[in-house]
Amino acid sequence: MTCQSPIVVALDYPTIDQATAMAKRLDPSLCRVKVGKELFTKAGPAVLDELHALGFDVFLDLKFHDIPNTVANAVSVAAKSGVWMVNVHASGGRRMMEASANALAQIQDHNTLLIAVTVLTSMDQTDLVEVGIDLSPQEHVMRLAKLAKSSGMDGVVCSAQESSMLSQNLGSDFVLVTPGIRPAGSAQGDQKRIMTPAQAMAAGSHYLVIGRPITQAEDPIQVLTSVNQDLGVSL
Ligand SMILES: O=C(O)c1cc(=O)[nH]c(=O)n1[C@@H]1O[C@H](COP(=O)(O)O)[C@@H](O)[C@H]1O
Repeated sequence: MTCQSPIVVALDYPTIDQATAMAKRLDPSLCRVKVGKELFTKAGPAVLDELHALGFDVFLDLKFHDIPNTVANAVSVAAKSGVWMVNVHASGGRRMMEASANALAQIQDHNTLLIAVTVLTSMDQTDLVEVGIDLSPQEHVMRLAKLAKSSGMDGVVCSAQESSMLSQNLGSDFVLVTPGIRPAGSAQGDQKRIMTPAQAMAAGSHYLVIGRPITQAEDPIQVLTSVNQDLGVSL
């Protein structure tokens, strides 16, 4: 069954047991899930198998950034493990992204989405200046997203604050995956460029990555259900 919800819950846990315990409190018809660096480094591919067995589409968020051959091979292995989405850093450049897209194209019947990270949602103008980029976050996101599209990516990870700009300039079918989502009243934490779920969808986001506001809630399924309801997702 295809999940109708745009929500992707970030399972940022240090062990497979904690991650699967949270997944069992969720519901694959109400959300997809994301496995990131902490969990994958500890648990390895077994966690993907467990989450697939529970019925979830899995976003493998390892943000690959290396030479083209290395990243293309890593993306290929990820797709063969059956993940729904995998990502690379757009700042790895055109040749890295093209090699990754070509590697995916060689896998028969794959339907893994290949997404490029633009500017992390934890970064603002000051952070960019420190790494030598004299553009606003919006300008740098635009530049990287155009590069990602012309390098064969299915979409980008960006802040929802950039979604309407990207949707207008790159077309509404270029997939926009937006973390830094904060339902009204939840803590901002280390995120800097944030939006509420409803604002993000109105701006043109396709998928909303939400971690702590759901996973650290007393009743995660209640928060998930209520965000879905606010967004008008038929449950
Ligand atoms: O690629 C990502 O998923 C990602 C990109 C980005 O720019 N910002 C960002 O927060 N993320 C991830 O999205 C999740 C956000 O989690 P919360 O801040 O707890 O909602 C974390 O797992 C991050 O690793």
